[in-house]
Amino acid sequence: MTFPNPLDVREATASRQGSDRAASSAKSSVVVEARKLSLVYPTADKPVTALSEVDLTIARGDFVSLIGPSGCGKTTLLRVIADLERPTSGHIVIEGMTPEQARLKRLYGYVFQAPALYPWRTVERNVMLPLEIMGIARAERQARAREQLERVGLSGFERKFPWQLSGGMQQRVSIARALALQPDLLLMDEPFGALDEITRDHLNLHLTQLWRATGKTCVFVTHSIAEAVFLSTRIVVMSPRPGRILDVIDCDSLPRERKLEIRESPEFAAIAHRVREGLKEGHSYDD
Ligand SMILES: Nc1ncnc2c1ncn2[C@@H]1O[C@H](COP(=O)(O)OP(=O)(O)OP(=O)(O)O)[C@@H](O)[C@H]1O
Repeated sequence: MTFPNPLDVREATASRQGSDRAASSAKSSVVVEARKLSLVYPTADKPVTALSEVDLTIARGDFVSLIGPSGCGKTTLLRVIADLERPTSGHIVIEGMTPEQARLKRLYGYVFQAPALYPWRTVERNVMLPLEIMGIARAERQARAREQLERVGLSGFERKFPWQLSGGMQQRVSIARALALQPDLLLMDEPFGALDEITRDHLNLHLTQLWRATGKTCVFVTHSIAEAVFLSTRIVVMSPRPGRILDVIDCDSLPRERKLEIRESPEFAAIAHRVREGLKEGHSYDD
């Protein structure tokens, strides 16, 4: 499998970088603010408390990873931000709006664990789909889809079908689709969880470059400590269910521009250690 030089992504996005950043600077510095957020799923058996009194502030331009054991409520928290679930109690504000208003204004793009592409649509037509739904004219749809495909390093693959691409390439198409409506916020639910380690390394590198080039705010769910440390400006460590926040770790000791080699550095090891300790501490089921 070949990967485009991630530097191409930086070049492709350079022209947009200025306008994205200028637009961002005019807005509030807080993108997500959650206070005492709880969510209980009613089930036929007994209610399941997925989130308990979660307080979280996500600043503009941050790359925040949510990490915690399976079933601790990471996806639920992401879905609450996206207005795909409603909290049972507490408050959440997205860019000064309710999650519903933010969803209706298409303020976020969502990337799922599986690429969820339509096999009968070409790559380009998959990326164009949200623009089609928004009633954007064909020429503009196509221009925007091509711009996003260039951004994720997939120029030249517009006319391919998803099944002609590798898993990693399909996931990059789904990132391009999430970016098509130019959202401020990119929500990603374990997008690389199903990929082999080498592909995952390449995509992590690609994603961190994309994030720096666009200045987007990212919320990323992962099970991988190394992935969280490599990508994030802040790591949110969650407890086993009911999901609570155990620790919020700043990754300021790492440079913003990251190469895979930083994983060998003592600063990287120190943050990974703190994440691991946080996960260990929280490891007892209490409901
Ligand atoms: N629609 C639902 N109805 C009932 N329970 C649910 C529902 N969705 C999730 N849950 C439960 O809520 C808890 C949190 O689930 P969630 O998917 O948010 O966790 P997660 O941390 O993302 O897990 P994983 O890492 O395995 O993807 C789990 O116990 C799950 O079984």
